[in-house]
Amino acid sequence: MRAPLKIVLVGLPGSGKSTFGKQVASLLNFVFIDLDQLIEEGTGKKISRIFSEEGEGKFRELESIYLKKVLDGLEGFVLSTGGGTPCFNDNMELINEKAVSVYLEVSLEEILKRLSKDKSGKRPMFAGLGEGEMILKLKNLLASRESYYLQSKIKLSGDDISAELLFSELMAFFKS
Ligand SMILES: Nc1ncnc2c1ncn2[C@@H]1O[C@H](COP(=O)(O)OP(=O)(O)OP(=O)(O)O)[C@@H](O)[C@H]1O
Ligand SMILES: O=C(O)C1=C[C@@H](O)[C@@H](O)[C@H](O)C1
Ligand SMILES: [Mg+2]
Repeated sequence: MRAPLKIVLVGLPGSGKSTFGKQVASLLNFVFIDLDQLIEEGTGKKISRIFSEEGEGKFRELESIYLKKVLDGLEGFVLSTGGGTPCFNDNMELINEKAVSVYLEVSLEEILKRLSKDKSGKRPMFAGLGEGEMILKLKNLLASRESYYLQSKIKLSGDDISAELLFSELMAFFKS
């Protein structure tokens, strides 16, 4: 049996949800789930294709359906959400009802550095943008999304967030 814990990571694209999520899941011997990947596997379509062929509304519908499936599933997982997940439908309320939400608050300068280096091409939202446009896009995203991210039960801040920091915050959270 896995530990009775469901951990959900939220934050801006590039804040490190997937990288950090994999590390934490491996240390806790939890299952790691990436919501974007789950949607792609479940629908057989790339997210960029869902956006271009069916629109963002359809993607947000699918995102909520897959999120509910994960949250209602077995405990003992770390879920990395999409950057927009907490901000649509009642997703953030649902996450907080069923799991321990963790916001990765990383500076925009650090995110910019990471995204500029990341050549995976998996972020159509930033494709083709120069540095100035990218920082503006990140600022706008933060302005519209931060109020959702801040509803998280735990906030981890910094440009080098460690699993140890999460463990100590989890202990404090469960003691309180
Ligand atoms: N602590 C870190 N220090 C330096 N680079 C990092 C760190 N964490 C992640 N990265 C790098 O930053 C990039 C973005 O990380 P990652 O894909 O984990 O972010 P994400 O929040 O899952 O993004 P998305 O929301 O777009 O899926 C990757 O290239 C990753 O290798
Ligand atoms: O920030 C966003 O709105 C998105 C982030 C990605 O993870 C995907 O979920 C999708 O491309 C939308
Ligand atoms: Mg990711």
